[in-house]
Amino acid sequence: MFLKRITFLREDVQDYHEYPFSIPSISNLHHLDIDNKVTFFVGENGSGKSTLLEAIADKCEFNTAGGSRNNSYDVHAAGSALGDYIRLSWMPKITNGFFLRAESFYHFVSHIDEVDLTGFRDYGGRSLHEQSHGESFLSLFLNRFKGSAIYLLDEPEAALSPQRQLSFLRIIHDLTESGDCQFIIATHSPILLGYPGATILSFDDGRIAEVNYEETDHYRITKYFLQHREKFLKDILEE
Ligand SMILES: Nc1ncnc2c1ncn2[C@@H]1O[C@H](COP(=O)(O)OP(=O)(O)OP(=O)(O)O)[C@@H](O)[C@H]1O
Repeated sequence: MFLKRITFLREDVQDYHEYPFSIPSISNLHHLDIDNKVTFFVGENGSGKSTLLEAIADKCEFNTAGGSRNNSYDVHAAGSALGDYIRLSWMPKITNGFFLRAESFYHFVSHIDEVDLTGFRDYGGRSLHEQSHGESFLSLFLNRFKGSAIYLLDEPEAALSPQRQLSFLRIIHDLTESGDCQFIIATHSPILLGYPGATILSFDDGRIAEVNYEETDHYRITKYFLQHREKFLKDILEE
C-alpha cells in the first residue's frame, strides 16, 4: 500500500461550473481515503472515473497519455485538468508504476517501438504492435508490471476476453500477494469487480462512496440479464 489519501484542493477552484469541477462526483469530493491494495472505480459513463484516475497519474508524474515517468511522448489532448487541484498522501512514497489508458494505448505502443533497445524485454519479446490488442495488454501486465509500484488502469478489460480477464485477476493476485503493488482500476467489468477483498468506489449519485460488489449495476444488470435474457430483451426491445 502506497497511496493513502487523495485530497481535493477545493479552495483553489475558481468556477464549479467548469469541467472538471462541474462533474458531480468531483464537485462533492473533499478527500478520499484509499485503504486497499486493490481499489476499483465504478460508475455510469461520464461519472468522473477517468478524470480522477488521470489526475492521480498526473500527480504521480506518469505520462497522462499512458505509461510511466520514463515514457515521454505527446498525444493530443492527453493532459489532466484536475491534476493541479489534488494532493496525494503516501505511506511510503513511490515513483514506480504505470498508467494504462486503453483509449490511447496505440500511441504508447508506437512510442515503445521507437525507443526500445532491449528486444521488447518488458513486453514479451515482441513489438506490442505485432500482438493482438488483448495479447499486448497481457504482455504488458505479465512482463512490465513488477516490483514496488502503483498501477493506475483505465478500463483494462477493453481488450480482454472473459478468459483473459480471469488471467488478469490472477496477475493482480500474484503481484499484490508476492510484491508490494497497489492497483487503482476504473472498470465496467463485472468479472474484474469480483476480485476478492477489493474496495469498490462508486462515482454515481454525485459522490464517491464505497459499495458492495452485489450493489453495483454491473453485477446486478449482468446477473439479471444472464438469468432472464429473453424477458429482459423483450422488455427493452418492445418498450
Ligand atoms: N476534456 C474535457 N472537456 C470537457 N469535458 C470533459 C472532458 N473530458 C471529459 N469531460 C466530461 O467529464 C465527464 C466525466 O468524464 P470521464 O471521462 O471522467 O467519465 P468516466 O466516468 O471515466 O466515463 P466512462 O465510463 O465513459 O469512461 C463527462 O461528462 C465528460 O463529457
